[in-house]
Amino acid sequence: MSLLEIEDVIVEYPAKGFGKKPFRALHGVSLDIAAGETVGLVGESGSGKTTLGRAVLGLAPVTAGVVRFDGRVISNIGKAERRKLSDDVQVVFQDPYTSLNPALTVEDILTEPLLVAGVSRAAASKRVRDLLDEVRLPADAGGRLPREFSGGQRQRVAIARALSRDPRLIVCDEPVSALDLSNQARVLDLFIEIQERTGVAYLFVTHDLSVVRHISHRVAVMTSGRIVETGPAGFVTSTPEHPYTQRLLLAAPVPDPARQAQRRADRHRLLAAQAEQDEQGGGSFAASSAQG
Ligand SMILES: Nc1ncnc2c1ncn2[C@@H]1O[C@H](COP(=O)(O)OP(=O)(O)OP(=O)(O)O)[C@@H](O)[C@H]1O
Repeated sequence: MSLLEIEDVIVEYPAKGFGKKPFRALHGVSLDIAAGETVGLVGESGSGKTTLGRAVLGLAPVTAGVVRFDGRVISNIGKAERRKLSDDVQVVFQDPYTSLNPALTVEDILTEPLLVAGVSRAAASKRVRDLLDEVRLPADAGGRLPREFSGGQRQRVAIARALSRDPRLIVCDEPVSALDLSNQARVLDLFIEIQERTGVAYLFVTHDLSVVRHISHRVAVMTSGRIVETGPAGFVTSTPEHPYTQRLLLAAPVPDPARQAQRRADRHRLLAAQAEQDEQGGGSFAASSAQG
């Protein structure tokens, strides 16, 4: 049995304005994540990646379909059950600048969820020291405010907070997108190291294929509220089957200008070939996207 099962999930955001229809952001999405697995969720802006992560967290309205965690239905559960679930399912958001309370010290940020869970103050203080060590922050970091840290360090605080109650799944929503490249690599390595030690699973939302290649066991590709391709990370990011993934891959920048020019040319050729196919009615990109 998978740790997380997302089955035919539809998410509709309420209509904005009288007489307007609700907006359907997910059109029946299914995805499983095993214990200890990282599934990278990629797709262009607006494809529905964050919405799927929020549906798992109970932050987006699941209009139809079901989300199960460890065999239990967790979509549309009440607040008390959702609070209990937060022992097992946690989140790290993109922006470490806004996801941490600026008025609290790191010690308070990390202690709070432990005290709420009924952990004694002495045990919580010990746990905070261990957490700082786990995310490679100095022991004296506890007495400082979030603004006294760099972006990468702040994201480490957010990761420590997510880890405080030993979750089995962390929804990571673009957790390295706000960081510079060297910090991105370090924080990604930290995620991998933590997984190796704890066996936590990640639903890793990102628009960046190089990030997804680095961290994921499996990749799911989203476009227009549908998953169009899933498979082992190595396959999907090197020999994608779906035309949308092929285009996404060729659109991803590479550092070498000669290779970049080659990719641009490949992308134009691919687009022309796909447009020709569409005109002939065979293997239509639009039709294959719509099938999900
Ligand atoms: N609260 C909301 N109310 C109405 N529509 C929303 C809401 N949140 C997201 N949407 C819409 O749902 C669609 C999917 O958005 P979502 O944020 O899930 O995409 P995404 O792939 O994560 O994009 P990005 O990479 O830019 O964050 C978009 O068209 C967006 O405008």
